[in-house]
This record gives sequence, C-alpha cells and structure tokens, in this order.
Amino acid sequence: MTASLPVGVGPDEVWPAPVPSGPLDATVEVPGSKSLTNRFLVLAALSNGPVHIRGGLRSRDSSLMIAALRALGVWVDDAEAEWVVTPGPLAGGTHIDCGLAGTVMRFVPPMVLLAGARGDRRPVTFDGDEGARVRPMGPLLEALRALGATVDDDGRGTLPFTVTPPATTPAEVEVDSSASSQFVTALLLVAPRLTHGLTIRHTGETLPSLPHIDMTCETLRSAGIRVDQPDERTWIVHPGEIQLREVRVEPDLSNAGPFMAAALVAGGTVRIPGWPAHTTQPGAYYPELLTRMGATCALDGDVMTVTGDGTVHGIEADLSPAGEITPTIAALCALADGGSQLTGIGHLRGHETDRLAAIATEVERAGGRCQAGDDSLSFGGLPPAGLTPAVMETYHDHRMATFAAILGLVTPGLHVRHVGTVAKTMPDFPTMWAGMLGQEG
Ligand SMILES: O=C(O)C1=C[C@@H](OP(=O)(O)O)[C@@H](O)[C@H](O)C1
Ligand SMILES: C=C(OP(=O)(O)O)C(=O)O
Repeated sequence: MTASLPVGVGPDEVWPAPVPSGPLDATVEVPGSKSLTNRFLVLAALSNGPVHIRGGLRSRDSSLMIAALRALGVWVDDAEAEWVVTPGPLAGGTHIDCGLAGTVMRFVPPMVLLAGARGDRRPVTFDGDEGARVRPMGPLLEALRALGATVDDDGRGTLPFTVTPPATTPAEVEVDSSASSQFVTALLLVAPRLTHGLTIRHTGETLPSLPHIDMTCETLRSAGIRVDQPDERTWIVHPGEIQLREVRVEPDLSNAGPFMAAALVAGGTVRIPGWPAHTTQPGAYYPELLTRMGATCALDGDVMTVTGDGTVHGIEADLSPAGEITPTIAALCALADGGSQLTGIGHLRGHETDRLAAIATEVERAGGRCQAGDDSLSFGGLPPAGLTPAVMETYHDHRMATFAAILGLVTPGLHVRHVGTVAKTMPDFPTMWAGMLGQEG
C-alpha cells in the first residue's frame, strides 16, 4: 500500500520534516485504532452473525487482516465507510501474508484451530516481510502445538510456518507471553469458540502491554463472553457465541501521540477530538506523561487539548504497560532540558525493528544523547547547541518515522528516509503533520 504523501514525495524518498513557523493552533482528527480494528475484525469473523464496523482504520495492518480473513473464508465488505463482516465456516488450504503486522502474525494462527471443525484438515501457511521473520512467535507456536495443532516452523520459532488444524483441543494451555502480550490476546480471541472454552496461564517472569490484554477481555465481554481472571497470570474464557452486531472503533490514541507531543516541542495548542471517556488503549497514558514533561492537558467533552510552550522536561517512566508509545516519549526525551530514563521496554527489541537500538542510533545520528540498555533507554537531554540536521533512518518502522518528525520540528534540515512506512497504521501522516503546522501537505 502507498502512503498518502505530499505531491512529489515517493514513499522511498527522503522527506524534509517540516518546521513550524510559530506556535501551533491545530485540531487533528486521528484515524481508528489499529488494535481495536484488528480485534473487531477477528471477533466479527468468529461471531454468530454479520457485524457492522464503523471508524475502522484503513492502513496496511488492517488491509492485511482483512485479506487474511477473506483467505480463511470470511466475507468482508469494506467498500463503504461502514464495513460489514459476515462470518462463515473457516477453511484451511490457504496462505496468509502477515506483512510486518504483529496483530496478523499472532491473532490469525490460532484461528486455524477452528478451521478443522468440519473434518477439513488442510494446512495454512504464514509468512511476512523480511523484518517479520525475526519477530518472536515461538511461545505462541508452542501453545498451538499443545492445543493439538501441527505446526511446522523448521524449529525457528518465527515466520514462515505452517499450521494444520487439530481434530479436538484441550481446555487449558500455558504460554510464556513475556516477549509479547499478543500471544495471550491471540489465544483469548479464539477461546470462546473452542469446545470447552480455554484457560490460559502465562508462565513468564514479566508481562508487557497489560492494557492490550485488558482491551481483548473487554472486547470479548462486550460480545457477551464470560472471561474470569482469578489471578494476574490466568484467564478463564467460557465457551459461548460471540455477539457483536455493531461496533465503533475509537481513534488511535498511540497515533495521536506525535501530534500531542508537537504541542510541547513547538509550543501552542493541539486538540484531538473523539478522545474516549473510558479506554484500554495505552495512549491513555499520554496526558499524565506529557503533563509531567511540561504540557497542560485537558479533556473537555471528547476533545483532548494539549498546550505547551516549547519547554520539555526529562522524565523517569516505566513504560512496560505502554511500550507502543515509547518512540514518541523517546523523541521528547531527546529534546528535554534534562536527562530521562525509560524502563520496562526490553521487549521492544522484538517490535517492527529493535526499537531500543534504533532510537539510540537515530538520536545520536542527530547529535543527541541516548544509550540503550537491556530493558531501558537513558537520555542525556538536548545538547546546548540543539540537534544537527541528518537523514534519519526508519527501519520499516512507522513509529520511527513519526519519532523523526518530532525531532524535525526544532531541527531545520532534518530529513526522514522512507516516510511511507507510516502506511502500517497512519498512511496520511505526512499530510496530517503538514496540516497541523498550517502548511501545504
Ligand atoms: O495487541 C495489540 O494490539 C498490541 C499489543 C502490543 O504488543 P506487545 O505486547 O508485543 O508490545 C503493542 O505494542 C502492539 O502495538 C499492539
Ligand atoms: C508494536 C507495534 O505493532 P505490532 O502490532 O506490529 O506489534 C506498534 O504498532 O507499535
């Protein structure tokens, strides 16, 4: 998919990050949440009747999910603004392209457990981008084996692999989800459709992105499914029919982050309409974190207003519940008036790229100060002379592109290579960013 780019800028070219001409005064409509869109698509495919999805995200990750569901036999009509998903019996004997989408490579393989229900035991093959072939999959593949599926990954624990449906599945499974919360979510999503439901036990030491697991449980409950959590590492999903009918996707609060951060860096005000009163998205952490970094954040009705004066304070924060927002907070730390320490983020080495290495390398490339630890990032704050212009690398990572754009706000001459990588979750980013600055997109 090609990102919507300013005229004359191809997705593989370097993009001159725009510099504001004065304080910001912008309202930015952020597209739908990737995490909610792809959960609703999967649950709609497993539900007991047609489901209407409003506000679904149009991006590479959601297009890949829609293509995956169609390949398994689900009818998805996304021609209009309101999508209609009509479930049918799932069938194997197909290939799934996961791209670089964690939600596709983790959420779809367990669906194959259901594809053998009518005695059709044809395998499903999975592959993705080169960068996807190093993302952690092993513990989820082990869990699928324990649930009776035949999984052939040549012992790698990564893409590519083949999953063949089992005849029956047991009622309990263990999984080490310390490398990604998406392993638990993936099992939770199919659990109500298994004959006995499923009890899932996390066996690892740590568990990142807990709000994303809460998001899954909340979505299941809203579809009439009973999910019990007797302790913090066990989920009991009772068998039942998934009833969704009509859902609306919240704006993607993680993708709102770079625009909110811009108000701090450039000074002025940025408003995000559609901010949910209650949410399980990790972007809900932004108001508190940005306030600690010097912003004023206020929710008036459903509009989140962020105001800054160009001063950014350093911060110490454990981002394990919200690893996804790390690149945006990291950009602010690189521009802060003091040091910062971000912890609980070792699993980001298995995201779209090794984000700890990428962030440290790119901050240093622009003349800033950042060091990556096993589980942390340490920042020395903005050097007295500011950052220096550079061509920033993006590593096929949408959040490294938006990270670089934030640094570019105060670094004339900074460029971003392959800005089109934002197509993963926010294809219109370059136009939206220029619009926020009152410039032509
Ligand atoms: O379930 C989800 O939708 C997600 C869970 C998180 O994954 P990790 O737990 O692997 O960080 C998050 O970072 C990712 O962007 C989306
Ligand atoms: C980690 C991310 O994505 P994915 O769903 O591919 O894991 C992300 O969007 O920051």
